[in-house]
Amino acid sequence: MSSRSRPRDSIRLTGLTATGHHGVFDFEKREGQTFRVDVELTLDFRAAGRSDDLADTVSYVEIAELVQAGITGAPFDLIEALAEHLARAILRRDERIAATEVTVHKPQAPLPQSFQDVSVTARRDRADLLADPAADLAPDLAAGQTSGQDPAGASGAEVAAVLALGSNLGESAVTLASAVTALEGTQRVRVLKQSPVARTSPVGGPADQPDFLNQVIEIATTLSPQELLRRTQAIEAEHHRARGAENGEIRWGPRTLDIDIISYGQERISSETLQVPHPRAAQRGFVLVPWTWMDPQAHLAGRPVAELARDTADFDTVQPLEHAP
Ligand SMILES: Nc1ncnc2c1ncn2[C@@H]1O[C@H](COP(=O)(O)OP(=O)(O)OP(=O)(O)O)[C@@H](O)[C@H]1O
Ligand SMILES: Nc1nc2c(c(=O)[nH]1)N=C(CO)CN2
Repeated sequence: MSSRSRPRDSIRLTGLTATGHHGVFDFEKREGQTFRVDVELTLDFRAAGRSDDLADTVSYVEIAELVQAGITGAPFDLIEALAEHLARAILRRDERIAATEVTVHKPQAPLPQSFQDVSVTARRDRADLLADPAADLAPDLAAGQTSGQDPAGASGAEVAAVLALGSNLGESAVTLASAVTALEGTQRVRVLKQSPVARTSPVGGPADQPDFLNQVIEIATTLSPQELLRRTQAIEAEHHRARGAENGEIRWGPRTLDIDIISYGQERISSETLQVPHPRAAQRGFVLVPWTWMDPQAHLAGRPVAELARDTADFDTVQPLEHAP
């Protein structure tokens, strides 16, 4: 019967607004502007209608988070590409979503004429996902700038990744805990281990900045490296991380939240937006010491992390938070 085979219900989320850096021009990437997204999900929510149970439908909260992460994440040149990315990410999020319509509005597009809005709409269903899997790649991966494959994206298998978190502005302990909670709440991410929080002296950047709190976590994820970077950058943005000199960011200066991808399985990635293993991790006591607390046997690019940690210049400054003066 057609009512069984063709979902006819919909969930609509309209007017989700955030600042993104998408655009063809350099100044658009640098300065950012407002993007607004409307989403319609086509699905069958008869079960939820009867049970009144969230587990029987798709939570619009998750869809909103995903859209926000897409808007604030790594920039695309075209709003078509952002719409495509969002539509595919939505379909991948939950297989009960049969189809989706995503409209991306760019009301501040750089046009000399007076105008109200410019928008594009992507209408995608599950058949589109299967037909063109390469389109799932994020901007720089699609451009073929990585040295490696996209292992999770390709096989769906979980990959273990190590993330390093740092904060020295605001309520840093609360921020780190909140960032870990955000990762725990991320679909396709499982937080496996957390190091104790360390107090560390700043390495690089202005000499007069406050001490950092640092933490290392291990996750298992089926997100691709670029998807993981988008998610970690969205979490940074949610915690008011300023990006870019025009927003007052100083290289290696004070920040509310920094999340670095230290390793992603055994992958070696060298793209414009992502280098893995993180190129400076092996010299950073503030990363390696908490990592050894969490996992004394850990290795980074074939070398024991405990050994690397002892050779770092900031080794002695790294103290467990509860024992710090
Ligand atoms: N492994 C990685 N993890 C996180 N960001 C990365 C990584 N490799 C490259 N990047 C890129 O680095 C850019 C700058 O990141 P960020 O501002 O966090 O650097 P930083 O923390 O100031 O310095 P550092 O990279 O030395 O820790 C990001 O926009 C991101 O695209
Ligand atoms: N102690 C410490 N120093 C830093 C840190 C950090 O997290 N902790 N992050 C930096 C850039 O990401 C630069 N310097």
